[in-house]
Amino acid sequence: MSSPKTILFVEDNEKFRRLTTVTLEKSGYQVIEAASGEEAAHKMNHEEVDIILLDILLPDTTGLKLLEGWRSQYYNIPIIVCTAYGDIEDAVKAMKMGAYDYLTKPIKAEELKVVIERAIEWQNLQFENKELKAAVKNKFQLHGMVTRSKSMIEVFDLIERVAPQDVTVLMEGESGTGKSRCARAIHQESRRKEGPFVKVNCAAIPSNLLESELFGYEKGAFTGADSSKKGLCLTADKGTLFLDEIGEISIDLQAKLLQFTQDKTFTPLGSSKEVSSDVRLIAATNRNLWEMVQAGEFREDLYYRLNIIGVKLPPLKERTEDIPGLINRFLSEYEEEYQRSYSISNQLIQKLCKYPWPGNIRELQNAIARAVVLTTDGELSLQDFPQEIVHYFEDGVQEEQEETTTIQMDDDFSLPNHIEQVEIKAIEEALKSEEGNQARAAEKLGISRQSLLYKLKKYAIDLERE
Ligand SMILES: Nc1ncnc2c1ncn2[C@@H]1O[C@H](COP(=O)(O)OP(=O)(O)OP(=O)(O)O)[C@@H](O)[C@H]1O
Repeated sequence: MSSPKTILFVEDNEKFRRLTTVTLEKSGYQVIEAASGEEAAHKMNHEEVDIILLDILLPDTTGLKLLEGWRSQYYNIPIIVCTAYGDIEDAVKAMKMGAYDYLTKPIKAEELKVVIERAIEWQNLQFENKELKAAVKNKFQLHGMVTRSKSMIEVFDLIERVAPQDVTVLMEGESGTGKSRCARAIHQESRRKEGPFVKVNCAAIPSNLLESELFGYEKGAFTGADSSKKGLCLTADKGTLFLDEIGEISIDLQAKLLQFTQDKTFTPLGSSKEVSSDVRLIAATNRNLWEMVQAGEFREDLYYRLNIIGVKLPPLKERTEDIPGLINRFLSEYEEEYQRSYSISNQLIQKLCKYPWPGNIRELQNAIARAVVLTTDGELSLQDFPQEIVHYFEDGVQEEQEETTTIQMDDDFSLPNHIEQVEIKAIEEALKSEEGNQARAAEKLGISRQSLLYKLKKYAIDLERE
């Protein structure tokens, strides 16, 4: 049986929301409720949602505004809009903006179920279509970046969709997963491609200097300011400003940046004049920015401003199908650079796919760079790779891991039971190591909190520890 679909229900009328939620849950759906636009935006960033049921009138925004932002980012998610009785104008607007369908209040349970079922069918067709299209168009490349993994094809797709619009993008991913490269691809795919692409590594510049680097200063603004200097925000005028490691900026600077994200204006140090600059902002972080917001280390308003479109880059170990293509890509780049040919056996490629690559694509690229220099005959061998990789295989770490996963298939062995046991064990361990915190345990397990809750219920795992 396929897993239950999750519906985000954005509705501020609590009574109606609760009643509808119960009806939907009885029909086998999981429902995530949100009573405001802000709550909905937060849930969309933190949960896996299949369908959105969206009320038009919300206390802090309108459903149409949310629809506008979500349409390009979550184009695979059908959005069903709920309008007030007689408000056909909003329904028409919503449909024009790309809503999947609309329902007029009061909504009948049967009607709602039919529309949702149709939306699911539509979504399934979209997925099939997309896979077909990807196969036909060989959409595994974007500005020199290669991929074979479903997750990265989705990322490339999202980049192509959002690039032409001027919206702010927040890239999240471990170091070396390709955030800078994707930011550049967004710039190159945008109307601003003839303009400058300015990258600022916020972690590399001391925080007291970062403000003057970004916003510039007037002569005499501080000791040593012998002449005025134009900041990088202005250098990026008519282009893209890429703020890497955004999680490292100080709270003071966050306030100034917030103003810049709102109206693209700023005041250089020592000046009383506001300056404006026409830039598209892209930010990146290898930290969990939302956790930083919770801990009071990052402004929530700035987080929402930056995260209009969120792009999450998975670590390389979660997309090992990308490794062979990347190795070949890097080898041909070095062949061109050194005017020499290189080869690598399939066996070694398969081995390298089993290495966890904590430094992600950058580590893989550096490892190949080293191997092509050290190889004597052009045929890469494991010994040409960095020590930690050689040791990983020679010390039998990998073999040991394989041994511990040997399965005892005794008489009453059954695969479904075995899978359940493994799942229960993993959930219990994750909950234990995260001291019962479900959100963190879900993150550790690589599933949404909603699916964790579902599994806890399914396996009746003790929740006392919370
Ligand atoms: N899909 C890809 N195909 C080919 N090369 C890639 C791909 N993704 C990333 N790279 C290369 O991997 C290296 C690391 O990528 P990048 O610098 O974009 O990572 P990052 O996430 O920005 O890292 P950091 O957080 O440390 O700044 C770069 O040399 C980049 O060109």
